[in-house]
Amino acid sequence: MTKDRYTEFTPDQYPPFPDGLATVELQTISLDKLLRGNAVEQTRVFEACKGRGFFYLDLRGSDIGQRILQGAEHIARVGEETFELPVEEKVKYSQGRGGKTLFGYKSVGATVTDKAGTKDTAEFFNVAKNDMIVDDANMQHAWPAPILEAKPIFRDYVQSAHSVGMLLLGILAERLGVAPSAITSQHRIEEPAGDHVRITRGPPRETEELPEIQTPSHTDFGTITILLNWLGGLQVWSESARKAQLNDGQPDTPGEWLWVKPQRGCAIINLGDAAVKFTNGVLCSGRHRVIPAPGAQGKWPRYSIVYFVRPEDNAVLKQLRGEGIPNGPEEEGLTAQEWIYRQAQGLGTQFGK
Ligand SMILES: O=C(O)CCC(=O)C(=O)O
Ligand SMILES: [Fe+2]
Repeated sequence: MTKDRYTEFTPDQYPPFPDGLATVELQTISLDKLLRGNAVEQTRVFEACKGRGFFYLDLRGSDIGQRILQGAEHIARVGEETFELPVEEKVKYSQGRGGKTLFGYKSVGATVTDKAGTKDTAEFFNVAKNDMIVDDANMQHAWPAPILEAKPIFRDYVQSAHSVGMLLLGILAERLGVAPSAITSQHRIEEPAGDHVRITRGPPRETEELPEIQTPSHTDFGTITILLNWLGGLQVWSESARKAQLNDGQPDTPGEWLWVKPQRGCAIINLGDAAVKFTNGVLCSGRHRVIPAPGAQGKWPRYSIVYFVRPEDNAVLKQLRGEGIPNGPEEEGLTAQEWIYRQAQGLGTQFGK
């Protein structure tokens, strides 16, 4: 059931990102060079991850990069079909079915964005990695028809995005004096984990001045995130997330929100809190949020496709030991499943909505 005409996800029609806005300068790193083992490019990954924890990954020039670029557009079109379903149908797949998971549908307003209780304006479909890579009979959750029909596309996307995640984590591990297997053995693709493909849809901008919050200020919970977006709207906090804790839904250090300009052909990579935990704070998870796209871009609904690489559910979250990681005290550690659930609750996710 693919549509003849897509009216929401139409990247060929989007106007350019406007000039004159305060944008963040991020490094652009070539996936192709990383795949060829280029040491200069590897160093740039390490530096970007110790700094802001965000960089552009140029996907052009490699087969796997091409699969991600095309796959993300395909999945965004699947998203358009899925979000068009009546809300009564969508809520059948709400987050929180089957216990402490974030998989499924998040309706508009299910998250509060500040202490006053202002609700978010974005819808998500969080499509579980594990369900997309097993036979239908072994899936743990039900999925709406457009997603089920596109399962081979999701499977390919999950495999490609996960392998890019492993490539990047392997590079970081080596630079930290840790065996890459110490990280990859906690992110095996076939093991149950919170990994998912998130399809997001934010409504067009309502007013020029006060931005509605599509996704409130947060750091990602997992290890590494591979994000594809086509319209502006993503913003990062100008000051390092190391200091900026949340206070009434806003970072507590002085600074400003800087726009992240989407770059065609590139993914945006950012680290999550599990990467900070594994490295006892050497790597940084950058604080970010999403508001409607600026200027004329704001007339379009905003789609993004996010792949979250997360530790396996049963992995115990503790710092890794290696030359480049300061030794903290021995810790008991929570399982990744419990840890992610607590982080999500702390951010105002109301399960079952
Ligand atoms: O939509 C985007 O550009 C970013 C989304 C995001 O930060 C998230 O879903 O965690
Ligand atoms: Fe995020």
